Amino acid sequence: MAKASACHASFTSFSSSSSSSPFPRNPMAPSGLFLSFSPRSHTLSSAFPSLSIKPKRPSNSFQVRSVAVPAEDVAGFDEMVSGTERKYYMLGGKGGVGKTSCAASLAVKFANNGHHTLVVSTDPAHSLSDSFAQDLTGGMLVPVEGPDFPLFALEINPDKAREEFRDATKNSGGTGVKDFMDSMGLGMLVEQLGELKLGELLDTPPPGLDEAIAISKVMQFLESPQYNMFTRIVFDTAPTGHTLRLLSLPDFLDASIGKILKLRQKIASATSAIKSVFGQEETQQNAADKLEQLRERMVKVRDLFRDADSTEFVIVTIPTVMAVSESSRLSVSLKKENVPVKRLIVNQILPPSVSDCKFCAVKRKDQMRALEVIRSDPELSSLKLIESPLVDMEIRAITKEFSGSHENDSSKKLEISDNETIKSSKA
Ligand SMILES: Nc1ncnc2c1ncn2[C@@H]1O[C@H](COP(=O)(O)OP(=O)(O)OP(=O)(O)O)[C@@H](O)[C@H]1O
Repeated sequence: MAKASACHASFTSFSSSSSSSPFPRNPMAPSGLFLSFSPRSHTLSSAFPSLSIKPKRPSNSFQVRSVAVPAEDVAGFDEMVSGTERKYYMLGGKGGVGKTSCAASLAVKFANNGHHTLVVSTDPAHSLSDSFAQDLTGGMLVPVEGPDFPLFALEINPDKAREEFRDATKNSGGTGVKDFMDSMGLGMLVEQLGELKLGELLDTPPPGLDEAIAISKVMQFLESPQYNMFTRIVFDTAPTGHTLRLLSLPDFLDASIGKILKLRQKIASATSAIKSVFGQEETQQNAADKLEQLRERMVKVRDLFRDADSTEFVIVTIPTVMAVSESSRLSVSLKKENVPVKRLIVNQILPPSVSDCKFCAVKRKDQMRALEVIRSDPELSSLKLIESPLVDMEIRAITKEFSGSHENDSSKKLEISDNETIKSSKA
């Protein structure tokens, strides 16, 4: 039986430099490592008051290394970094394929190629914090140390975003939906309205709503001139199903709001006695406005996903036939929704090896077959492939490097396929 050591892989190394970068590389930057930048201590605009930039913590001995790095030469990374106008990259795909790891890695690439970059995750599991080994929770922009140009990370808890919306629909002392319905003059109809799913919408929102609210919050604060400097925004989106539902939310809300307003009108015109249950006109209007505002925000998010000039949805997958089939279906659905897709990241590809153990040989064959399926898939074959290698340990740990002396803890080490290193600001 072949020994495990025979599987030792020589990981492909990808260069992070790009000739077409729109910005001059900082001449002081020691080949992509440890360039610090001046911390800013702004407070955010009133458009997004709940966000603020966390001041940079003093640097310390931790380094976090960037993860599964795309083969940009294969995938036209030059094209992704070129231009100084703002671009959004939405990374999405099946659960667990490496969306967060790839989003973190892509963000580092952008920052190292001259872009002020923001990477956003709406994953309540806080995988982005794990990827950067840095506490990014708290809804604040956190500077990530290391790249040549400023890179900020933001983790928004979608539950919190949804809570904020629910709070907005509450009157003081009220209880969520019931109160909201009261303010619409429909308190007595809460039960009947069950079929309209408004209660569900607010209390247990459909998958996608919480994420869409979080994305719309990010859009709101990025509209502020204070944040004009961000030219690359990378979103680590929720697994496939949620993304697709997110795109259909405006229609869903249209239907719900339409039905509610129609019902209200019908009752209002029925009798003046019933009319009196509507309460203050102003309150009604407020509640209706809030719902309408929500719909408008969802439309904006959907429009962002569809804007081919500024946005690209990058599908992340792994080389298994099952994952590839799901990616193909995702591609079809995105196309139907007019979401631009040009690239496919195939993550966790076994790196080249001179000799494989039996397990690796079988696995490699399997992966080859999946790659073949991609190449012959009518949907996926037209996309540019970004192949990202499987690394041999969990991508979350830390290489400790003390100035002057290096101490490696292999149980914590983050393996990489590139020289880029992010210095954590973790105390
Ligand atoms: N190229 C790779 N080599 C080895 N491990 C990887 C690679 N890419 C991702 N992983 C590991 O796979 C796991 C899942 O990765 P990640 O959290 O990035 O996936 P995800 O698609 O964002 O997951 P979720 O759908 O749950 O948000 C993590 O433990 C990560 O370290």
